[in-house]
Amino acid sequence: MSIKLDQVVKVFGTQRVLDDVSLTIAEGEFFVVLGPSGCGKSTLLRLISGLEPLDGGRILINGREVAASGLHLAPEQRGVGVVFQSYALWPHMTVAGNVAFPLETAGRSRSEVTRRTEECLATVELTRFADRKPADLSGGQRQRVALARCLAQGASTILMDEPLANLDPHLRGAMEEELSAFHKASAATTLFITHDQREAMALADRIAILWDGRLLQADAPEVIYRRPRNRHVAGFIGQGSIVTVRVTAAEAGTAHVRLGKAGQDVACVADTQPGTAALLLRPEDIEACGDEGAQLCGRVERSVYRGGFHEADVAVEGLDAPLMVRLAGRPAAGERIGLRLRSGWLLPA
Ligand SMILES: Nc1ncnc2c1ncn2[C@@H]1O[C@H](COP(=O)(O)OP(=O)(O)OP(=O)(O)O)[C@@H](O)[C@H]1O
Repeated sequence: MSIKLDQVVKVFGTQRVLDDVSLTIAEGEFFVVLGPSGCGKSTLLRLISGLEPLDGGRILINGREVAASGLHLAPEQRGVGVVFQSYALWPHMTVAGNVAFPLETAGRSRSEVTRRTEECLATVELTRFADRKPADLSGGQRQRVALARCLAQGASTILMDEPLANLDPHLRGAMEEELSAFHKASAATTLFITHDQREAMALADRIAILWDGRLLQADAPEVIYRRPRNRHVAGFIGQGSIVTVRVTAAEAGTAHVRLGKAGQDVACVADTQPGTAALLLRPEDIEACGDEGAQLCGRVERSVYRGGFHEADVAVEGLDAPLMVRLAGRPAAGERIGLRLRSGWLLPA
């Protein structure tokens, strides 16, 4: 089922927690909403699921209005499954009972309920906890029960609020793969909320960046990373440096810029004009080299070992911010380094 938000507004007290949010999630899409703590992610999910009324705009699920001025369909009338950060398990039921519950209420045969419950528990590696109560599980295990219940439900639209937040890293990776596989197999429209960009990149067909109640950009992960729409998105996703440059010419998505002593062609939006602009350089846009062939030279201000490479901030004369550069060997503090640029992205004005 598709989900459409049309100029959605949510107000708590005097705070506009969601401010004019419009987006469309296509049927079968894995759509991730990413943003810092408090930006409104959970509220967005609660509005879609029907747990919270909206204050403006409208929400459509599969073309049917489920929330609008004077209209608020109850959660059970919206046909969406929800996996919460807080699990929402039945405390009096066993793990297996929780997973079986949606199947039983859907009137499945006993043998099918048993089979499907076992499959879903195996998927989340909880088979041996089937007879425990939720209270006797760790937070991460409870989360996996909630996921298994959602898998069992077979909902065609699933909303997930940080479902992997409390898991160990190794289980997290495994659950990401499970989720991807489940998504491919079920083709369920999935709205997934997280503040973890690595997780968003790994799972999403498209990522929406929510910032202070506003939707800044919704695009494929590669586009969000390579062509962020503004500084907030550029700084929130991935790593890199933003420096002020002078655009001397621009045509058909390529701009020639001057930064310090260097000239470089970089990618830009079509209507870029000559003048001052902000250039995003990801670490892979910059190569360290000897003095010969260097476009820029700088001195290492700071470096950190990141496993496999050293990440250095290199101060370059004429630039208003240091460049983040990845180096194979550990640089000495103050070491002089030559740099070559490969490309960059001019942030839209
Ligand atoms: N019931 C409520 N009453 C008043 N304010 C609320 C309520 N629920 C949320 N808020 C406020 O709305 C803002 C957005 O909250 P929300 O839970 O949607 O953020 P979030 O992006 O999911 O954050 P986190 O990643 O920390 O879970 C926050 O400032 C929060 O304090």
